[in-house]
Amino acid sequence: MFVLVNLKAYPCDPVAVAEAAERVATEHGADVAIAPQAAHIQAVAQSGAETWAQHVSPVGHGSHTGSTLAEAAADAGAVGTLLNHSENRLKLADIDASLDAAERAELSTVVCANNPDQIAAAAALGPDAVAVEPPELIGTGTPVSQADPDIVRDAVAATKRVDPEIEVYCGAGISTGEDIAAAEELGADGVLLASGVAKAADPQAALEALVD
Ligand SMILES: O=C(CO)COP(=O)(O)O
Repeated sequence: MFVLVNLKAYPCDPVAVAEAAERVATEHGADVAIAPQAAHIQAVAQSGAETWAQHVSPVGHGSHTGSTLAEAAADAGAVGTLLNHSENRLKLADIDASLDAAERAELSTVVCANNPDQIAAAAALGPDAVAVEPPELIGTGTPVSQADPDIVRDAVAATKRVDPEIEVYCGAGISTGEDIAAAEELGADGVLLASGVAKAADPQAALEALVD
C-alpha cells in the first residue's frame, strides 16, 4: 500500500517529517511519500524521502506569475503531484491541462475527487491514480474506510470500469495501520493522509503506527 502524507499548510517541520518517513520506509520496507508546500519540495527531497507536489498549475513555461510550474517542481526533486485536492479544486479543463503539464515534467499524478461519479470523470482524464476523499471526513480522525466503506468500494469499481491500470487511493481520517488494512480490503492501492502525521506530537511514532 502506498502511503502519501500531505503536509498541507500545517505548521510542522517538513524536513523532520520527511526524515522520519524515510527512516520508517526503509526500516519497514514501506512505500511512503511526503507532499510538502511547494517552497519546501527541494529541502524535503534532499532528505531522501519520496517527494510529491501538492499541486501543479495548468501551464507551461511563460508569463504565469504565481504559478507552480510542473517542471520547477520536478527540478526541485518532486516525483509526483496531487491535483484537484478538495482544498484546491480545479475546473475540468484545468485538471486536464495540469495532467499534461505533469506528464511533460515526468511527474506521477493522483487526481483527487469527492465521490465515485467524480472519480470516474477523473479517471477518464488518464492520471496514474485517483484518490477518493469525502470532504466532510477530512481532518476529523474518523476514517473513510470505517465511516463510508461503500464510497471506497464504488470508487474502485468506477475506476476499474474506465481503466483497470489506474490505481485508487482513499483518504480522510486515516491515522492507523488498521485504517490502512481496511482500505486495502476495500480494494484501495494506497491512502492519502495529513493530520494524523502532520499534527502528531511525534510524527515518526505516528508513521510507525501506520505502517506496522
Ligand atoms: O486531505 C487529506 C489528505 O490529502 C486527508 O486529511 P486528514 O488525514 O487530515 O483527514
